[in-house]
Amino acid sequence: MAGKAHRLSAEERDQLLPNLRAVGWNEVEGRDAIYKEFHFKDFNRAFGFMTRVALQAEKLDHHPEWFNVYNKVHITLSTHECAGLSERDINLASYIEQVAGSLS
Ligand SMILES: C[C@H](O)[C@H](O)[C@H]1CNC2=NC(N)=NC(=O)C2=N1
Repeated sequence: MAGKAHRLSAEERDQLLPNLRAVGWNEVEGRDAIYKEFHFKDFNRAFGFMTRVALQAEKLDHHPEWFNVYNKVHITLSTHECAGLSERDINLASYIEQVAGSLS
């Protein structure tokens, strides 16, 4: 990915986070990251969702931390390179929302 990631400033957060909060992403306590839990009808849908996100993550060279049990997928997004939230997390979260929306 081009350029070095920078941690979002307070102004950038005010501008970028409300849309994600509105669809269920929350800031993680004690860590500069965002988190959301997704529930699908069954494992097939959950894993299909993960597969699509994984392909995009690889393309973007930006990867989620996630946990899956059956139909649940819990996702944490943060940028290791800058040890906090960057625009890369916002972009990946937006893509994740698109995929989840198309599967529900
Ligand atoms: C070497 C490689 O580009 C880096 O390790 C990438 C891979 N995926 C990544 N994913 C996330 N979430 N943060 C990163 O800083 C990151 N860096």
